Amino acid sequence: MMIRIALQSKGRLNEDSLALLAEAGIGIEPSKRKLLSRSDDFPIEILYLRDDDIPHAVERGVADIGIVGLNEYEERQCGAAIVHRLGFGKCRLSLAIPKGESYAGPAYFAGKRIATSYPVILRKFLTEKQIEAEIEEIAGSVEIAPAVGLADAIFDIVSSGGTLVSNGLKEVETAMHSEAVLIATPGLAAEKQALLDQLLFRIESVERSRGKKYILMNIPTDRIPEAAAILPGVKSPTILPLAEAGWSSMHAVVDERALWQKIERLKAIGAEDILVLALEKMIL
Ligand SMILES: Nc1ncnc2c1ncn2[C@@H]1O[C@H](COP(=O)(O)OP(=O)(O)OP(=O)(O)O)[C@@H](O)[C@H]1O
Ligand SMILES: O=P(O)(O)OC[C@H]1O[C@H](OP(=O)(O)OP(=O)(O)O)[C@H](O)[C@@H]1O
Ligand SMILES: [Mg+2]
Repeated sequence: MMIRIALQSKGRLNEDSLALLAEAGIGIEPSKRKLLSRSDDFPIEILYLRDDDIPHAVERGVADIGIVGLNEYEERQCGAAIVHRLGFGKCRLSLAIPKGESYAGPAYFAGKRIATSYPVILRKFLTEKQIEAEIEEIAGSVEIAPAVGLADAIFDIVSSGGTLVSNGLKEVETAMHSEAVLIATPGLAAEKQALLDQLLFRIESVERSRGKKYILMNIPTDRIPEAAAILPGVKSPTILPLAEAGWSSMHAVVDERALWQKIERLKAIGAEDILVLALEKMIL
């Protein structure tokens, strides 16, 4: 039994999708890469597709699971189920107009022509705002449409906003926020569902360790209660006796954002020889 995952073959999501699988212990040798590749580490096959084709492939069970942008998933209105948000490929779908135009609200778009590769999501947004506009569907280079007279405005992916600025446009409305999502064929067979659950368990262990560090230090044994209050750990901190009487070694997992502030408090109560290590996975 094997599970098949559809990934974007090239483009924005390809690298991060492969990196996530690698962190979950699923390696694909680049030299052995074909449009359908097997992993040696896990019963999984990788099917490389254009991102546009992934929602439908997963809906029909051509692939059991897939990684795709939420924007693409929504646009295809597909019946695959979202099983996990992955936190990369973050962007938004926005309306933008030439920067010299004055803008007072969505009524601006009434009777205008809007170029986009996302007609379904745009139509839904316009209907909600009760605006009638003309949608000009184009496959790419959307941001150039106003300058060449193809449209009055655009609706497209924005991340840093750099593409809009370099095309003389300004963002005026955001219709949705997107990120990569893991999707699955509804009603997977039990053995495939079990493999998906194993994969999700691994992904969650990787995610849990993000932004966390492993800290160890030597501390006078009589200061352990104070140190434990600073470093509560996952269950509680690990304490080991040192060969030198009156001293202990204390280990704990700490949130990176609080790291320096905690180190200062620990030093103040006598902690010495503090080591901070990277944390790869947290399996609870
Ligand atoms: N600038 C960006 N920043 C972050 N995420 C982005 C950005 N642009 C696109 N994305 C996300 O990555 C997905 C894939 O984008 P990409 O530009 O690679 O698509 P594409 O050109 O349609 O690729 P394909 O050749 O597979 O059809 C988008 O659907 C979106 O979810
Ligand atoms: O706000 P920004 O950070 O400038 O990003 C937005 C741009 O990124 C994407 O295109 P991409 O660069 O992936 O090229 P593509 O049009 O070939 O997909 C998207 O289609 C926008 O054009
Ligand atoms: Mg595409």
